[in-house]
Amino acid sequence: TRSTRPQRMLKAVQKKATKGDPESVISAIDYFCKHSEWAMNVGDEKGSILDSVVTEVNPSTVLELGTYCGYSTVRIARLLSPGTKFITLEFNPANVTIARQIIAYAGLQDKVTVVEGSSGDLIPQMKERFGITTFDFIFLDHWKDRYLPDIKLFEECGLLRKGSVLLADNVICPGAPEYLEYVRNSPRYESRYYPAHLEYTKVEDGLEKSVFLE
Ligand SMILES: O=C(c1ccccc1)c1ccc(O)c(O)c1[N+](=O)[O-]
Ligand SMILES: [Mg+2]
Repeated sequence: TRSTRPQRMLKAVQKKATKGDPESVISAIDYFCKHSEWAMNVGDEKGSILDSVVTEVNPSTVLELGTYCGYSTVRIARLLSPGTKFITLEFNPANVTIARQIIAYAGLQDKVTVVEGSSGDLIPQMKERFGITTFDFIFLDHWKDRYLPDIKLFEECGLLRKGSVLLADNVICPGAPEYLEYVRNSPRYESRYYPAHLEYTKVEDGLEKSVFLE
């Protein structure tokens, strides 16, 4: 039967990238998406903004919502200090299988834990299952209608501390209007928009960075 796009992306990584070299894995995926098949990775333009925010925050605890094939997981993991606790959540089991192989190909399997399940179910389990008190950095890149309920869940579960940074992908395209309205109008967050484009296209998109104030 026909292969899936994530399977073809993994093949492209295994063919083009160097085992243990995260930069070559990132480049191989970007090449595949620019020249073969578009895929919903954060991409190189928004990925560079992600890199700069991760570097600035230098987090000790990281959560990613929406692993997909592991592209942003590799981007983040390659920048983290030793001993950082990094968890990424993915709903689709087929994506989990591909992501774990791409992350391992980059040599970053010891830096991150890929957990299968829905964010709504798993966020309340972070403390008990993974020994997390609060997250220093959260990257939101899963279903766009989950951004708002999940940020409220972070607050309810006491997973944010003064200075926690949330970075949300796709706030323009496909868009997360309710989330934007919330973080931009809530007195509990300081929000800033980073304009860019939908990965591998000229369509307007961007990242919203929100700092939790208390
Ligand atoms: O929702 C889509 C989508 C919708 C329709 C068709 C393809 C993708 C999407 C598009 C770009 C993204 O960066 C992204 O993270 C997503 N996503 O699914 O989380
Ligand atoms: Mg995205």
